[in-house]
Amino acid sequence: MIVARTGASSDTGLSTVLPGSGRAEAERSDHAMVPFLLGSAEETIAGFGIKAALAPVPAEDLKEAERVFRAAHPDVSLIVGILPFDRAAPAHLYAPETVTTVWPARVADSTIAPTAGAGWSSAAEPPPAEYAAAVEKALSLFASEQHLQKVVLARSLVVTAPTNIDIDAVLARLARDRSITTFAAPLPSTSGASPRALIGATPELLVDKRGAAVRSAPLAGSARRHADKKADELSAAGLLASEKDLREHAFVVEAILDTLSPYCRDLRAPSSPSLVSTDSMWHLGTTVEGTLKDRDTPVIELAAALHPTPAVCGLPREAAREAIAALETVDRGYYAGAVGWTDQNGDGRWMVAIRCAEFSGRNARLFAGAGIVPGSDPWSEVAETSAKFSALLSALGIDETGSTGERPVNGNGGAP
Ligand SMILES: C=C(O[C@@H]1C=C(C(=O)O)C=C[C@H]1O)C(=O)O
Repeated sequence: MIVARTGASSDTGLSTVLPGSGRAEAERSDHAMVPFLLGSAEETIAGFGIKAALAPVPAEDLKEAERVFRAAHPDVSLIVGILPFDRAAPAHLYAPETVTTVWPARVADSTIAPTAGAGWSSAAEPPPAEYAAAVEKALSLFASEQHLQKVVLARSLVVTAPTNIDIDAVLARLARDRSITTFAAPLPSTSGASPRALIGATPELLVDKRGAAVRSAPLAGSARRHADKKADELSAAGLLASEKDLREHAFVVEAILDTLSPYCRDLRAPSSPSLVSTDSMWHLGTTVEGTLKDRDTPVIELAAALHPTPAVCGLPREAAREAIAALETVDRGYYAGAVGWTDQNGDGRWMVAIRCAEFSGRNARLFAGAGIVPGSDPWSEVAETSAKFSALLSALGIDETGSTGERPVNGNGGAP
């Protein structure tokens, strides 16, 4: 049986949102616990403290865990948190003590300086050549395991700063890109260790549900942006015409339609993807929209059903998950998970937790992945993952080698 864990008992939730009241909270210099944040040009939710946490259950039990929690906490409106990549691992969801719908003051300060200075170091884990070798192995799996169609392989970059990294400064710099959703999710702490948080700038909507309206906006298929306008346009045009990227993209849209259709009385998606851009990347994107048969379907049920999509895992899901477990050397943890919120009506928004890093004290582990399908080129995937690191790296004020100088990010990765 699922049992809700309880904490302090002050009132909380969207019903008690006090616009502007986040400022005093945010201006505390105490970062012992990073606030929850999910903020975009469209909507911001920031939560401070933990009033009470849901039972730490895997994705398939989240609907029931939310029901049990709400029965024990009828005063709670807003629940926030993060699901790890692994569906079988426990999610970290909780009701914050206070919630606001404004950017915390320091995060809203776009003039905030980068944290960089001398004395940073970086290490690619695995090194780029090992990642390329893992992509080769994935390509050979397509030949031997006929049913495997796509697998998303990730790599990581561990950066170490001379002093504790200023999380608010990183968030403020990430938020300068108005096309993405800036997020921060405190992670469960291990005793004695520094508090951990997943911080990032995701462009990808897993699911948004308001009343009976449901929407998902998967991305798959990527190309680096360029400062030079002509080169940037060529990069975008190449992506739109790439047979490999269109194939990679179609798997994701199909899986999302398949997952959502039992819940919907109508569901629609354009027949071909559009270009979606962030400051650093071009993507192929498709917006899937539908009307739920039952408007009371909780968004957490939809997020748990969709997660992880073939955009971050592969197809079929279980075979891709096994390939990831065999080929990746670093545990994804909450990277490629789902970060979001839900209210007492079951409405809410969940984003795919990508373009992010796990922060703890002086360290950050950045993650980036790329979809591999038959026809993928291993070193192009190394370059694509390098490009995907760049949003976080520029927010930190460093390049892939850990340098704070003007050196451009090396397309072949940053082994020190
Ligand atoms: C896995 C990541 O990104 C995902 C993979 C993409 C791709 O393979 O083209 C594109 C967008 C995301 O769905 C990542 O950024 O780490």
